[in-house]
Amino acid sequence: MASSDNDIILDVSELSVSFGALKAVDQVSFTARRGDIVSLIGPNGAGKSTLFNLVSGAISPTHGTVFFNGEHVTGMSPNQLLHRGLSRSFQITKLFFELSVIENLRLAAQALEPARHAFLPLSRSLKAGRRIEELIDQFGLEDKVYELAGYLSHGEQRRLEIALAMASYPKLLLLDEPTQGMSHADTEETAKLIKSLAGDVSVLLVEHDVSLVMSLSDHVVVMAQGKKLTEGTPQAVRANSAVQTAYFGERRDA
Ligand SMILES: Nc1ncnc2c1ncn2[C@@H]1O[C@H](COP(=O)(O)OP(=O)(O)OP(=O)(O)O)[C@@H](O)[C@H]1O
Repeated sequence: MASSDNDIILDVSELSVSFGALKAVDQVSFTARRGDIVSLIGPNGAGKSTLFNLVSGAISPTHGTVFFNGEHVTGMSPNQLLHRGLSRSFQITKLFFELSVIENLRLAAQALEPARHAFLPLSRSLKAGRRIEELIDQFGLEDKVYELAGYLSHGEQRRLEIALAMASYPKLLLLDEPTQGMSHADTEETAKLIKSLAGDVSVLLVEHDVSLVMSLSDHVVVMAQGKKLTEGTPQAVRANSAVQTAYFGERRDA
């Protein structure tokens, strides 16, 4: 069984949920390998965000299973999943605009420590302090440490959100449209950053920017009308005529 395979970090099987009569996610199955970047794409209303919410524990499925890191986690809360190593951007700490970058990082890094540690000076919360230093270095935030999050550019704020999601040393990072609203340059920088994170962490990405998905992903899952249309490498998905018809609205032979 795939979920016992040590190479697989996430195993989603026949996952379904309905809103009234609408089958928003209908019998969708896919797996994500450790260290890979897996992307969910599809036209508007295809069910990507709903599937993402099912995996992150924000909503519960009516049918199907989710195995994470070999453990049956279907129906677990986002907090239970976070403690097992599945982290979603914005899950624990949204950005506090009136706090500095380092204070935002501190809140995220201390989320997994006992609640009483939240009031300790950082110098006495060694694990969190170490993690913050690593994140400042990894995300190139050295010059921004004491800047208020509200004064960062949009791109810097979105990357800080990813840093917060990384604070708990996740095994799987869920990112919902991480480059939404970004300039071309910021999108490229964020793509590089996500690529640099993969390997240590697996990434599940919902993203509308198809060229970004194609350049970034190891594996792409295509959804349409709640169902999985197909999955495969970016090259295979790009060449699939059903994808071109459903996703791009027309056949592209180029
Ligand atoms: N809470 C809800 N209640 C009722 N219907 C919902 C709810 N959430 C999503 N839907 C419906 O489920 C379908 C799938 O929505 P979903 O947001 O998952 O699609 P999506 O692929 O993420 O779309 P988009 O690319 O536009 O964000 C849509 O028809 C949507 O209107």
